[in-house]
Amino acid sequence: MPDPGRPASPPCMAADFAPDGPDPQQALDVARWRRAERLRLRSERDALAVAARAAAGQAISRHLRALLAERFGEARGMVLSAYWPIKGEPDLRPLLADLHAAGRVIALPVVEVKASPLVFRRWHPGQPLIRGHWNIPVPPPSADLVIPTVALAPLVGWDGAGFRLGYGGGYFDRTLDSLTPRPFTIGIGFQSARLSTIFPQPHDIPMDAILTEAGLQPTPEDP
Ligand SMILES: Nc1nc2c(c(=O)[nH]1)N(C=O)[C@@H](CNc1ccc(C(=O)N[C@@H](CCC(=O)O)C(=O)O)cc1)CN2
Ligand SMILES: Nc1ncnc2c1ncn2[C@@H]1O[C@H](COP(=O)(O)OP(=O)(O)OP(=O)(O)O)[C@@H](O)[C@H]1O
Repeated sequence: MPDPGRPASPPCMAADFAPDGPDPQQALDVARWRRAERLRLRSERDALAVAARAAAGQAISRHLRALLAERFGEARGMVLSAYWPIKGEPDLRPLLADLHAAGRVIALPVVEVKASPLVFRRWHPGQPLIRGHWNIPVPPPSADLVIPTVALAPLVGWDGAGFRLGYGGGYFDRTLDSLTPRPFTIGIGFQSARLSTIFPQPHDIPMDAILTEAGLQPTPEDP
């Protein structure tokens, strides 16, 4: 005998119909908005004066050096994944060379299979790089595969909740999703690329910290 006081479907199904539940139309709207924001933020970044870009890269490097020292101490042999700057991203290469000289293992991300997690290959100053996906310079296949303890994630845009907008491949989210334990992930970008929200979607994974030329940005993880 059915109980008329009992819902016809389990309460957990309610999420499927809730106004804030998965909504394919909303996901499409967010994807369209993100495409437009990426274009806007990238053209703003392209328009930065060379000297301002260089000064920002140096300021971010100072903040990053301090953050790494404070959180990870000397930690020789710690694996830090970085990035080879493209399309006006902050250039941290002088700092990477210093960290390498101080005994950190530096790695660069590589798209080896499209729409799959990134892999990380060991890098050293002066290493000949090859052109990878999207023409991004990457270490050759002979370079060791490593798993980062700390990962730098370049930002096209970012928000105060610590979410990152990248180039739209979903590579960082897939990568962080695939790694246990997750690396401590630091978003690196310009202060001017701050958005009030990126409208985070279920696949978006927040950064552990965001660093701009203005320093460490407040995110919800902060004490
Ligand atoms: N310097 C640097 N290296 C990096 C990254 C980065 O952001 N900066 N990445 C950080 O993740 C990875 C590469 N990320 C990529 C992200 C998107 C596309 C891409 O093909 N974008 C398409 C749009 C995709 C879509 O909208 O579906 C395009 O722009 O045409 C390529 C590489 C690894 N290396
Ligand atoms: N963990 C995941 N598994 C499968 N697909 C994913 C995952 N994360 C992201 N994606 C796909 O990637 C698409 C692009 O994601 P998003 O807009 O977050 O890219 P992005 O973070 O700007 O890119 P990138 O990290 O490459 O710079 C999403 O629409 C989603 O379909």
